[in-house]
Amino acid sequence: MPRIAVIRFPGTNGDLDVVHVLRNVVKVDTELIWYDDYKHGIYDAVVIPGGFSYGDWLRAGAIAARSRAMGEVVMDAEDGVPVLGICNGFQILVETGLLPGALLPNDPPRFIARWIWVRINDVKTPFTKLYEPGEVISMPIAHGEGRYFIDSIDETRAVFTYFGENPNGSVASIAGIANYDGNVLGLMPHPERSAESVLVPRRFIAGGLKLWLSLKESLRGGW
Ligand SMILES: NC(=O)CC[C@H](N)C(=O)O
Repeated sequence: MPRIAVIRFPGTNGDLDVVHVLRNVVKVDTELIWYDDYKHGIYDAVVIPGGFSYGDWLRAGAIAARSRAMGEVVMDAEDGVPVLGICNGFQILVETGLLPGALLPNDPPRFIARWIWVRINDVKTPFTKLYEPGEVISMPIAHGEGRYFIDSIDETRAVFTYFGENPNGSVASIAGIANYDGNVLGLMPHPERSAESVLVPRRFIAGGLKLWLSLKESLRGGW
């Protein structure tokens, strides 16, 4: 039976939402793990949820990225294990160097919390295989440091781009990226808060559900 690890750092706040979706919505065996207990080589996928690890001191994700736990996650990633970072988890993956670029304070410089639309540009990842190429979905965002920056967009796989408006000034409207192999993915929007229609405001759709279903299916084979 495949098992997914959800890692909790001091200040993580999206962990229980992710655990709920994995256990109760898509029904995968899921373990919530305190960061200092995390070991590589055990799990079939790893999720680093959103929040404010270490209070976003220095830069969001900078301190968590230097933990022993992230060294373990790097080893999993190098072994091809799917690794997903959501919001603060994306910031941690970028600070760790598993994903290229940087996440800067939003432009305009405010915390934004609302529903937005994103386009799926790349369905060759374990997290997007069930979407149609070019599909446009909605998810909520809630961040202060979500402006994706990279010198050249040729260096990145822009799996998700904001559609219709670019809420935080990201380069090329990038909302989420994958590594070259596709097994490491980070995104600013929250797929765990858009996986059940009961949580979705009128005019929007539960766009995150297929991400979790894709991940579940990828645990049993390729993508
Ligand atoms: N929801 C979150 O994960 C918040 C992300 C991050 N700490 C920020 O404000 O940018």
